[in-house]
Amino acid sequence: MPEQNFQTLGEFIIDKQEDFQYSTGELSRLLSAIRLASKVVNREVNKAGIANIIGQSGNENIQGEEQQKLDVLANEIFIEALSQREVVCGIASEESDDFIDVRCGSNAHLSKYVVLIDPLDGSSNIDVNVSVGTIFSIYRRVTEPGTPVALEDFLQKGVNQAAAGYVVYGSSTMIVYTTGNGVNGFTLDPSLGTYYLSHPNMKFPETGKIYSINEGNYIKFPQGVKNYIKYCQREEEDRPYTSRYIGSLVSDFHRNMIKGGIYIYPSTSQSPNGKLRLLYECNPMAFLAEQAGGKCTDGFQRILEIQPTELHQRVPFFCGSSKMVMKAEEFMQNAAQQ
Ligand SMILES: O=P(O)(O)OC[C@H]1O[C@](O)(COP(=O)(O)O)[C@@H](O)[C@@H]1O
Ligand SMILES: [Mg+2]
Ligand SMILES: [Mg+2]
Repeated sequence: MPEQNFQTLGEFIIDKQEDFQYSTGELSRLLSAIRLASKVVNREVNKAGIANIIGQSGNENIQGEEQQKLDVLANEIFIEALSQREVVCGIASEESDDFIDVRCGSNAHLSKYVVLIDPLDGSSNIDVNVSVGTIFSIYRRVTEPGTPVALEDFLQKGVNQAAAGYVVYGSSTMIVYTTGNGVNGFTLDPSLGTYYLSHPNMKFPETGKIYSINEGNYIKFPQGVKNYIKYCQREEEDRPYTSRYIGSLVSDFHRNMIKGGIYIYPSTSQSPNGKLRLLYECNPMAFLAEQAGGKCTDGFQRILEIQPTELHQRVPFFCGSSKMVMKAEEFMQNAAQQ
């Protein structure tokens, strides 16, 4: 047992049920299913090198990306854990072309929740033993319980999220999530297979000295982003900032939330909407960021206010310490007025 008396994730989930007046325990069971699936994926990630789950699967996902074997495996593990427990009526995944209408016996549709997942985030880092993650976003359905789940249940604005979070499979494995009452982080004790509350009430520092962006794409960036990068690198006031880019959104976000910083995946001349997926990556991270006092926009508009129109749409993403995101927006707006 840990020396200090840390609360377990299971205890925390039950305790927090009281936050919701008419709680039925459904969200708690759903979060517990995610907790279980994360442990299974964690086991696979930890032994990836010796378990023949390194490398490409040979298939391409609907985003046109080569699917890694671990993308496919993590997707299967989460879909199975959620479907078998009748805690959701629908699942949408970055790795699945269409949403899944969950039918387990006859009760499936009675659930009021749909889940959207990025089962394995940071896929390009799997084979090189650099930290990767899982991202999840939970909504109450808008269609009638008992009827088949529909596209509109998934195409909801981020402000409607009931809960969101991520798992980071790094030097330690953590789950970080919010149900709209702040952000809490839990560390897995692998010897017991139990998550403990290690990071209560996480807060984004208002500002920081870290900027995270793939500068290899510099020439393709909008002028506003180029100007902001130059601003970060100038020797003035508390600058230059430090450049840190892991290439796993979850890990870059996690570091910036603890130390203060900004992560940017902007549009480029080739992809006018950038790379990151609104439903599986940007909305859940934006909900967490705002719940932790940070800020998240597409350079102009609040991410959580964007009305989704497609399951796999992408948006430019500026996320992190509020003052740094506001400064980056200033550069975007100034450049847009030129
Ligand atoms: O290699 P790039 O173009 O900088 O992209 C890295 C970004 O793409 C992602 O890997 C996209 O996520 P997936 O791995 O889930 O597709 C982010 O985690 C990361 O921040
Ligand atoms: Mg991702
Ligand atoms: Mg992914």
